[in-house]
Amino acid sequence: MVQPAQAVSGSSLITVTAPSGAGKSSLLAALIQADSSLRLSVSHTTRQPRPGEQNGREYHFTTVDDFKKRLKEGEFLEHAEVHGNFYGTSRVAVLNQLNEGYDTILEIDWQGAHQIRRLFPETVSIFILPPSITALEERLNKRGQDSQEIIKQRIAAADEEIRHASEFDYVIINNKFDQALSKLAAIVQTARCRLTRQAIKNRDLFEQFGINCCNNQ
Ligand SMILES: Nc1ncnc2c1ncn2[C@@H]1O[C@H](COP(=O)(O)OP(=O)(O)OP(=O)(O)O)[C@@H](O)[C@H]1O
Ligand SMILES: Nc1nc2c(ncn2[C@@H]2O[C@H](COP(=O)(O)O)[C@@H](O)[C@H]2O)c(=O)[nH]1
Repeated sequence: MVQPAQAVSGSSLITVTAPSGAGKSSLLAALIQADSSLRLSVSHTTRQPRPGEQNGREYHFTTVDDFKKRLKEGEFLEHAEVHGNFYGTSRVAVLNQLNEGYDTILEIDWQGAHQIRRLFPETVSIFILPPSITALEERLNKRGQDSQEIIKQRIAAADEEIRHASEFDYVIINNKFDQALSKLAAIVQTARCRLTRQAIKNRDLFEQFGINCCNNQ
């Protein structure tokens, strides 16, 4: 069986999933600010940028045609249609980050997390739950970056998304932000230790992804 991406470099691959508004971006921003060896992967999306979002920072914003072209060319490690938009993770960008020694977090939906788990079975997966659907709606309204129509669509999808929580390695309830952040940090730390122990050299994977760097783990 092909070993996980961390087998390439000794770096860990971690997925974080949550319904829209549960607070995953806020938690991950705080986590990454405190830890310079952690990196987030910047996905491609066909969604319109929200106020304040910058191309290349939150996402690589693109068109449906361009996304489909990239998909056809095999550019994505995983991809999914979520809330009527396409999202995908760049294979090269993630493998480069891992190869450079950064533990890498993919902030992706449950469908993408399934695909990553199939590709790299040792990936650690985390699901963030809101304390309630009411809290989710309040957070999306308070964030004030989406139309009422989009907020309704995302709340309607949350129920189905949450049904997948039990498929993940860890579930965190983001009620009190600081407590959720501490739990997330502890899980990420545990995941790194576990994955580092499991790290192996896998020359097939090196060849498959054209990676020419090799470390001594
Ligand atoms: N524990 C918390 N308590 C109260 N508000 C929170 C908490 N965590 C995050 N928030 C707020 O909830 C809103 C949604 O958070 P965030 O944007 O991080 O969610 P998200 O899961 O990344 O959503 P999306 O998938 O739509 O981008 C933000 O305004 C954020 O400040
Ligand atoms: N499968 C993937 N899902 C992704 C990716 N990037 C983001 N997402 C998920 O989409 C929804 C909506 O995100 P938003 O920024 O529009 O609120 C959310 O669940 C994200 O986690 C990706 O590359 N692949």
